Amino acid sequence: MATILDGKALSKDLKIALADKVKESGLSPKLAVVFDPKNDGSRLYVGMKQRAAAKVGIATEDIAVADDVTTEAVLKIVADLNADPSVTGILVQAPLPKTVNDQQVFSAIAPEKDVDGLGAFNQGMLFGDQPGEYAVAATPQGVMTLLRHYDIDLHGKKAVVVGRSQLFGRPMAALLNNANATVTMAHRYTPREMLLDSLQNADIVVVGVGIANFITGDQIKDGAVLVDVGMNVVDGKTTGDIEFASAEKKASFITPVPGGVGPMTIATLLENTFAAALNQAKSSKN
Ligand SMILES: Nc1nc2c(c(=O)[nH]1)N[C@@H](CN(C=O)c1ccc(C(=O)N[C@@H](CCC(=O)O)C(=O)O)cc1)CN2
Repeated sequence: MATILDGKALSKDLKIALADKVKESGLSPKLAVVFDPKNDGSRLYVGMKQRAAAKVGIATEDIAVADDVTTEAVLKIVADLNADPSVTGILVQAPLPKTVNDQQVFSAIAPEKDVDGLGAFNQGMLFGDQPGEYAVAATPQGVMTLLRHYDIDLHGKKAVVVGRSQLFGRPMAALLNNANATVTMAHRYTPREMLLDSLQNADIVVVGVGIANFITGDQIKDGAVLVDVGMNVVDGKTTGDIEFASAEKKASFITPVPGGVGPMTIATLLENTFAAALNQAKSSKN
């Protein structure tokens, strides 16, 4: 039976430690959240982020956009937030309405306020494995923190990342690569046989495709580490992309859904937000 990678418990501890750090710093971090209020998921996740932020001492301001908003209008909102010294972090909750080019908006956020690390500058730092302080997307960074907490060795291991989104797959593969794993990426155009072949040999599998039970226990190697980034609702129940019942019998470690990667995403965003406020305070002193 696999050990559960308990993101819920770890995120709770991280948030308690963060609340102390925020208090000790004497800073007043403020996170501006731009989102589409007509998107049910965005409303839910923004609400979760705001409540968690309040608990650790981070103020939030939410900016709801209309469903026919243009990219130019959102770029103007971001430019105003960049120029506002009271705002130390900016988060653009994806997806924005279809009328908006999300990536163009992410890249317009000032790199030092880009707490989700989704802009071109911060992504470039990650993909170049550059030293220094920069934000990395909260979901893959949260996965790395979880793996580190359970002492899971990545060096020289074979990792498969299923999914190639900006929010998850691409930065996840870069982080694993930077940690000296050998990384294979699979996506919707990867032939099924090729994916199954990669899974059979993988020490670590990280999946985020949004298809319930996409990966089952019989497809993975004995003792593999399984990380489920999927979030699906089946018969009113939240479930991941991995068929938990069959997979936990073969894996050495596995994340549950809910209670695995999701809470780590929120805790990591808050950590990134505090780090951004701290860095801005330090550079304003210099
Ligand atoms: N700008 C961003 N947009 C989006 C991101 C992101 O990191 N940055 N991620 C996703 C969704 N997301 C955060 O925004 C997120 C998803 C899920 C959870 C979570 O804690 N889920 C719970 C279960 C909740 C439920 O039962 O419905 C869990 O896994 O335990 C947190 C954050 C999209 N957009």
